[in-house]
Amino acid sequence: MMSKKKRVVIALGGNALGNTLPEQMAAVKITAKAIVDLIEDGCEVVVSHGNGPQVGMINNAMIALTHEDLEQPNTPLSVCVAMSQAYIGYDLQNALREELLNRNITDIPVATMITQVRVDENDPAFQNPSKPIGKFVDAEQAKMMEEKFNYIMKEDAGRGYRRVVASPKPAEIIEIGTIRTMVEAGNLVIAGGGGGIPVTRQGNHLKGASAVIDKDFASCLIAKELDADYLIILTAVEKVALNFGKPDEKWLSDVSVEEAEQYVKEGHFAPGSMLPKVQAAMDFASSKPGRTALITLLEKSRDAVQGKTGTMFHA
Ligand SMILES: Nc1ncnc2c1ncn2[C@@H]1O[C@H](COP(=O)(O)OP(=O)(O)O)[C@@H](O)[C@H]1O
Ligand SMILES: NC(=O)OP(=O)(O)O
Repeated sequence: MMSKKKRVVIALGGNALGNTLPEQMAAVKITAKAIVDLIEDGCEVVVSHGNGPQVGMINNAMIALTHEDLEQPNTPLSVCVAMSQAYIGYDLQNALREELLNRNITDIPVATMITQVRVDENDPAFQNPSKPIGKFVDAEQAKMMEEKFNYIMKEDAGRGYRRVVASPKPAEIIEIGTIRTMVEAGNLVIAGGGGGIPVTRQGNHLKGASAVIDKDFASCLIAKELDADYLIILTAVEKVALNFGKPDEKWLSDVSVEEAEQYVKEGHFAPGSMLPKVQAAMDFASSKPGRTALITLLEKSRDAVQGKTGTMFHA
């Protein structure tokens, strides 16, 4: 008898996509191989991804356009997120399709779902921009961007300065019913890109919000709504560490939600980078018995599902 397929939601981090158009084109080919490895191992995969560098790039381009052509009104951040979903989805969709065909898998269509995510208009995050987007710049460039564009710039974990925007928590995946139907029909679905297009509900109307939702939180909500077995958050480290980057650094293989809570309190995970991943992993692992969250490197996702590496979070 065939065993039931494991349903896996993968959240792709920045290194799975690169920072520029050529980088992304090259990166998605490697990303597609890792995803199709999981499909070959019998997993049913749903892909979500970040958009920090891309939405920053798109937003800058749209601002430049407005400066050049005064009849072109400013492009809301929500529309920039929608553009990033389409641009990233296009590259990912093509790379996945090609990789499936290269392995003679012809019965899994790939589709990108433009996904809106409802946020609460009173979310305090609107008053406290915290989500880094766009490129890293030095202190001098950061000052210039604050003055010229009114951006809020923040130092990001020793890696330079980045613009920060509001990042409210995802409350509802608007297109979840369609995503579920597509997944259950056997499609490989890319959904919730860039954390989803942030919207608030005004009666029947969904109004775009000026924000970028954290893709780890949005992926967690998608994984819960789809009753996934695994949430796999792929990033630039093989495991999560205690005392990260310090002489007494300790890599974690297996943590309970209770232990992770303690480590969060002790401040082991950087806000804006590892903290949301750990919080999303804890949320998913504690949401229902049997759910497992993993944080690892893209290239290690197959090994991580087999329990050989990564940091595993369990109830
Ligand atoms: N405790 C920690 N353990 C491991 N990595 C950490 C930790 N704290 C911060 N980091 C950093 O967080 C990074 C992942 O965050 P980020 O680059 O923002 O993610 P994304 O892959 O989603 O773009 C890691 O590559 C690492 O440099
Ligand atoms: N939207 C989002 O979380 O993007 P990053 O993962 O690139 O930060």
